[in-house]
Amino acid sequence: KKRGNIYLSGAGPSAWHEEYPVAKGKRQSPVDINTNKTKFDPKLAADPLTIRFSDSCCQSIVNTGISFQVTSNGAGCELSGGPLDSTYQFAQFHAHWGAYLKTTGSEHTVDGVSYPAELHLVHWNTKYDDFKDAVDKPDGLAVIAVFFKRGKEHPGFGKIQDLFSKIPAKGAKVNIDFEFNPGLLMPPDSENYWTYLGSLTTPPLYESVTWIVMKEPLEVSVEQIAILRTLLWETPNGVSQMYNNFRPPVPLRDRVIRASFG
Ligand SMILES: NS(=O)(=O)c1ccc(C(=O)NCc2cccc(O)c2)cc1
Ligand SMILES: [Zn+2]
Repeated sequence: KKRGNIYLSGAGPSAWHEEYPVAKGKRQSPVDINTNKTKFDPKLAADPLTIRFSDSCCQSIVNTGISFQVTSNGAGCELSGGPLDSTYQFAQFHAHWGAYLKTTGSEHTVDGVSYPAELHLVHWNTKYDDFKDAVDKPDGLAVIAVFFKRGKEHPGFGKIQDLFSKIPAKGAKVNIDFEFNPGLLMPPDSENYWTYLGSLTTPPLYESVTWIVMKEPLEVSVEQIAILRTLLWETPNGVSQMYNNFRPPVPLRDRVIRASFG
């Protein structure tokens, strides 16, 4: 059996704890954001999140076997302020999405409601030497999550999707030889966000992520949501379209999700 597909081999996410006991840990992700239980923190508004991206930081795109991943050298792309006590450098972005005609697909949910897809912009704490050193530290990573909703087309994201046909299989990688500023993928309003301490949402599920979940979704067209599923992955029954590459929400446990807005 192809064990390669972590979502489709065995019982999927509900079985991850067998190999990764931390899956049942105290600060796992994703979670449901119950907006009646979030807490406005004026400190987050007092020290605004500073998100800097550049035109020249995206170098290549790879099929990781569970998503696409646009990899960056981080040049000029840094995150600080808000909940963060140091500067984090941009490493990569990828996404998670659902199936045809389904509403599920995002990893985080808001009052129990899923979005059709969720983008993750991954940053690592520059107090550590590099990403690999930061990835398993409690303050090692900061990930910006942006929900996708169906609406008008997003030409910028379309430029990335135009490359999907060049990365048909796990491990396939092509250079990005045009300028692409990941800032294009931020929603119009990126001041309003929720933040909490969590984890990687795929094995090894390290509890190393400060999550910054944008309240406002980004609009992409219904066709663009469908194009996500033209990426391919290995399944126990052979190569097929990639979809449902999301972990469902896990218990919040003893955590409070803070809001940057009242
Ligand atoms: N979906 S997520 O944003 O939580 C996420 C971000 C990054 C990663 C990741 O980098 N995985 C590969 C990895 C894991 C451990 C050590 C490494 O050097 C790389 C996984 C999940
Ligand atoms: Zn992710």
